[in-house]
Amino acid sequence: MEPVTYVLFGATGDLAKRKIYPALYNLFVDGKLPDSFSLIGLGRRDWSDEYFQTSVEQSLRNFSRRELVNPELVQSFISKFRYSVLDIGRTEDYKKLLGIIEERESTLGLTPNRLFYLSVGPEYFTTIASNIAESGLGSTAGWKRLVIEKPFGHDLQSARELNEQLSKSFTEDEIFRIDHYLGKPMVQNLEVLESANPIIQALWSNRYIANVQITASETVGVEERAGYYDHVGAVRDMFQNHMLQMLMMLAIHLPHNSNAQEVRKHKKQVMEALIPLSKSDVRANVIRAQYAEGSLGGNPVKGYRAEPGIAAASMNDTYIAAKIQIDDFFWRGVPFYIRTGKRMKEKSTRIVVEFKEALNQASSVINGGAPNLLHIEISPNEGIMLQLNTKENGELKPVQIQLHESSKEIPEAYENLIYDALVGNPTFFAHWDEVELAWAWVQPILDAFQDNQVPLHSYEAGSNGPAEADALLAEDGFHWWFDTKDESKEKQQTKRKDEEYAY
Ligand SMILES: NC(=O)C1=CN([C@@H]2O[C@H](COP(=O)(O)OP(=O)(O)OC[C@H]3O[C@@H](n4cnc5c(N)ncnc54)[C@H](OP(=O)(O)O)[C@@H]3O)[C@@H](O)[C@H]2O)C=CC1
Ligand SMILES: O=C1O[C@H](COP(=O)(O)O)[C@@H](O)[C@H](O)[C@H]1O
Repeated sequence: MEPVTYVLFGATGDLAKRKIYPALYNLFVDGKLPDSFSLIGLGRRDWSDEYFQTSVEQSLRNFSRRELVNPELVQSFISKFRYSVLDIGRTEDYKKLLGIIEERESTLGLTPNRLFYLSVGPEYFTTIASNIAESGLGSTAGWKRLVIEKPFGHDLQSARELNEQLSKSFTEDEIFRIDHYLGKPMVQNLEVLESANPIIQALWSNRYIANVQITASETVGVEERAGYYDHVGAVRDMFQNHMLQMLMMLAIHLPHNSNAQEVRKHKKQVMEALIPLSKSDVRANVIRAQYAEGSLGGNPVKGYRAEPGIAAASMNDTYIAAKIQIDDFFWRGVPFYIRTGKRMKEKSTRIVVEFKEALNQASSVINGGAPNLLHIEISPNEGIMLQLNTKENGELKPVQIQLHESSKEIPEAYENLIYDALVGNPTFFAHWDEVELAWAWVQPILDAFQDNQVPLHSYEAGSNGPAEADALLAEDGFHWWFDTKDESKEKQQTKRKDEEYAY
């Protein structure tokens, strides 16, 4: 692996502590960091190298998935870390930084490859990028890369402006936009699930698939992020990025052993084939909602508007469900139902592919059969299950066959992504084309929400979301699969669906 200097803006912040240092440590232990590796942490706080190293060690103790059993290993890891005070708006700090980096590169004999990782608020991205260019930090004889965190813009126009500004200092090939869902091992698996499995490939189209459901439900509420979240809502926080990325990853049809360019090309084609919603279509295809008070795990939970820092009359969405159609050869006529929400009954990110009924569907349903399902559990648990029908005591009975279970040692999304950024593999980073197309598709939804053209429904904290999201599927004769519900309701749902299939 090529030598690299990892220049970390926001080294004193929360993301660095909780995700970046533990991910780097795990890569180090797994032998996946270059032998010649140096990290320079940056922030306004007046920290020494020693204090910084101690704080990194502490973050490993608090957040690493590995126990720190070998003090020499930890020491060897943190010895690669240095700290420098830098105020993002002060140009002289970048000159000083250039001196420090050049000195480290020369002392360690490093090829001057520089990875600039912006773990800071998005309002700083353009200032940092232009200061990197102007100070000479970006004029290196080695390669340079810019890694940025979401959010990438607030709407289509601001995203375009941000991209235009960044592209004055970095080329598209040098920009690595993190969407941490793309780092989840199961999301990365979606790419090969279809292309490397002829059985699935044969079934992967509108001929056999009735609908696809993508869910990311969270039990957490707004937490301490009121200032951010009350301005973005579920539509910008999760839907525009993570949810649409999962849709792309599921819907692409790739040649076997595709490279990064092909993956990105096919993802873009999926986005181009999404049937656009006009502002007036939004009401019929999108459900927005906000959590009201309720209970989770037996404990009472506040409603969204009673959370600290949230406006008492906030119209912000904490839940969104949408019906999306892809107008291409493979998916024409297959509805994709996508939903995400906070303060739901359980933490689960999953995809369920529901297959069409067999030709003799009436008899299979009357005898107790159920649709075949491919259930991909993405996180926090991992698994792939296939639901088939078997016969028991003369009656059909759905059984779930476990095809893949989580291994204990799953690398964190950030480990996968940081490693890919270090080796320059862009496959699982969001290309600008995808980001722009995603904003363009979402923009009418933002406009309709803004103008209150879509009702803001309510759902009880600790529930599976608003009844209107169930109705969105029921209109097409479907229901959400694998929601944890009380049994009587689950039975009713199965009955209703069976009746529909039996005509
Ligand atoms: N935390 C998380 O789990 C996630 C965060 N993100 C994104 O990552 C980014 C960072 O988030 P997070 O770590 O939580 O934020 P924090 O507020 O915890 O940290 C912000 C960092 O930015 C630095 N900073 C702020 N202003 C300046 C300045 N003027 N000059 C130099 N440094 C500055 C701070 O350093 P100092 O105070 O020392 O100046 C600090 O290190 C954001 O874009 C966020 O949206 C994305 C996904 C998850
Ligand atoms: O990006 C974000 O993701 C988290 C959910 O991530 P997960 O890996 O735990 O599923 C979400 O809580 C947060 O609001 C959002 O900004």
